[in-house]
Amino acid sequence: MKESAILQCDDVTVEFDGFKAVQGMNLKLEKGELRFLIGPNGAGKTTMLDVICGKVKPSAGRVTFDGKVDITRKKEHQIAELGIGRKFQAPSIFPSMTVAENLEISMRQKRTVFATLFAKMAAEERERIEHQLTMIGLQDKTAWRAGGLSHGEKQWLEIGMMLLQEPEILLLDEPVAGMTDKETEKTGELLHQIARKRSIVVVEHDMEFVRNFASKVTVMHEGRLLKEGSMDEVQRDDRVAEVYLGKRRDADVSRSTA
Ligand SMILES: Nc1ncnc2c1ncn2[C@@H]1O[C@H](COP(=O)(O)OP(=O)(O)OP(=O)(O)O)[C@@H](O)[C@H]1O
Repeated sequence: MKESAILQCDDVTVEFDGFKAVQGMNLKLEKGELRFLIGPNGAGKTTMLDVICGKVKPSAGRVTFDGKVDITRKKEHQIAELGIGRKFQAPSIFPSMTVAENLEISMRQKRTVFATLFAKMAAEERERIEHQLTMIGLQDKTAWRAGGLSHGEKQWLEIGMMLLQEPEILLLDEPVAGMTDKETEKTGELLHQIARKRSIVVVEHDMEFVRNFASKVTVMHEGRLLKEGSMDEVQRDDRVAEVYLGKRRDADVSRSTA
């Protein structure tokens, strides 16, 4: 039997002072899926992430989490508690604290009981942090001040912090922007590893990254769904090539359709 979608957006419309940034958008995400959301500037990608995490409320449509919970009108913190984590472009780590301390704080934030803040960490919690450190490749930098990490490492630390909150869905906005090629590659591998257990939506402009790591891609244009499918299918689509022509060089998927 097919499991129900972890996230379903039906006919979502978002208006800003009468301007429709998103118009009747549909998006269905299966459990354990790594989905890339692409499209030219202003297509409505970030607004869709804002809708899913509750930062922006749609004027029409519905967002359903895990097949049963209507999160369309829920508050941001309620949506976060249900298990939808959002990572913004700018890292929100504590730069003067160590890598390990950042992870500890994040794990404790999951708990609502403030009293546990100074409680001794149980062995199981230490294990989880160790596991997370290895997964994000920072096991040799636990005592480093987070502010001293490279740009890529900061992003991984933040992803690790999110994972300790055990989200069902991670929403990432251009995670590889500003990363070196090597860091980008490692991030792609990390996302695949995460998607074994969780679902991820990535808004991305780096088409080489998308080509290398995406299985299913959703293309938005002018607030609407333009095309959905494998990167090959998307690249072969004339309408997709058309909307990208003459837009951003790095996002020019039409290059490989020639
Ligand atoms: N708070 C807002 N108020 C008014 N207009 C907005 C607001 N947020 C976004 N928009 C507009 O909505 C449209 C979609 O924006 P959005 O940021 O979702 O696009 P995007 O696909 O993420 O673009 P980019 O790739 O450039 O980040 C744009 O025309 C943008 O100017």
